[in-house]
Amino acid sequence: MAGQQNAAANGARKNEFRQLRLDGVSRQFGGANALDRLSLTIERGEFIALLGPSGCGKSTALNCMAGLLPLTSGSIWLDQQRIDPLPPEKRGFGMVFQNYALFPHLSVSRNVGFGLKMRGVPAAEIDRRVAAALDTVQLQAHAGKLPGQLSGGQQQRVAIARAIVIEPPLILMDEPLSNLDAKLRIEMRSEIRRIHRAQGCSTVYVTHDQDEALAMADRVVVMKLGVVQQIGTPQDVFARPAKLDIARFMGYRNVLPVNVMQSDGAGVTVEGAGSLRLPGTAMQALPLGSAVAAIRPDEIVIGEGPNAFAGTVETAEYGGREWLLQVRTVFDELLYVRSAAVVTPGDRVMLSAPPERVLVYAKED
Ligand SMILES: Nc1ncnc2c1ncn2[C@@H]1O[C@H](COP(=O)(O)OP(=O)(O)OP(=O)(O)O)[C@@H](O)[C@H]1O
Repeated sequence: MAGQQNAAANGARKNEFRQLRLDGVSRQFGGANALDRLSLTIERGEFIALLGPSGCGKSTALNCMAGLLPLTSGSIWLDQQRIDPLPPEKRGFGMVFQNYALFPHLSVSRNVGFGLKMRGVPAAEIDRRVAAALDTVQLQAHAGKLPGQLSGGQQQRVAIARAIVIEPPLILMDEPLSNLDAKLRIEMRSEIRRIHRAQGCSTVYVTHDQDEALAMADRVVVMKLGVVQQIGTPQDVFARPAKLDIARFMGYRNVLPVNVMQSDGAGVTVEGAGSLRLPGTAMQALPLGSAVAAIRPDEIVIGEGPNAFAGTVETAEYGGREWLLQVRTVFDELLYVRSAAVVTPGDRVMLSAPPERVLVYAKED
């Protein structure tokens, strides 16, 4: 109890807040907007992923939340308290970076306890909290080792322990897994989710990897050129990208120029090259005429069915559990198609796609 009071007095907040609110947060560099009017409310306990290609402003957004970058305009609120004028240490958020940023000459325990020591937390309290944090990240057995004696994944867990030991209301993570190999990255995803749940705090997680964002987040914020494009659950962003750009980013590899022939609210019929006719779903208000249809390779079905059309397999690339095919349709479109069945170049196949998975967007400028 005394320790908790001490920790609170030294800026280590318990996880007590309802909302973190960003209100029109912008940041410019040399007159150019790296982040343009980001408004976002993060509820306590939420896991938010900031997703987008390199340079879209994800790290800038995170650094503004952390207090590492002053805002050009806008404000940040923790419940009723305006926090954007506060320096990072007064915000009391935990941070985890791509490069771990551990002290190489300090043991795992001392790395984890460093922030508490800086805050003047008594030694016995530090020992107790460091042990609990190492327990959470399952590194108790490595407490006395130096970072150089640990694997990449273990070092990143030390960095996470160091972030959670201060009991922050919010943990900010900037591409924390990008230095790890593919297998470890996938293991660490669930590890970070588990730690997030165990802590009950909120997490903002920056990544350019859509699989990571979809697997980990409660809500995904898709960004491009400093501007939020869509905020939604992983299911929303995956199945209903709000814009063609987002669809491309989410793996809708087949993007076909089409003409909208008929429109009935969300249901549209489009005509592609040759006389390919496809029923689809309008993702935005669409006039009759030029538009674009986006279809994921795994949503094209091989086999006879309504609206099926023929094609010839040009290439078949083995991907472990399935094949990635390039199929030249009778209308001379080249489509990417995933197939669980063995198909070889030269095979003739029938293709179709369910209308709700043929997403139709306005033509790009
Ligand atoms: N210190 C800086 N000085 C000038 N420009 C900057 C600075 N930091 C970022 N930028 C610019 O702001 C834009 C957004 O950068 P930011 O690092 O936020 O993108 P990001 O989405 O995190 O990219 P990455 O995934 O490559 O880290 C980029 O155009 C970048 O060049």
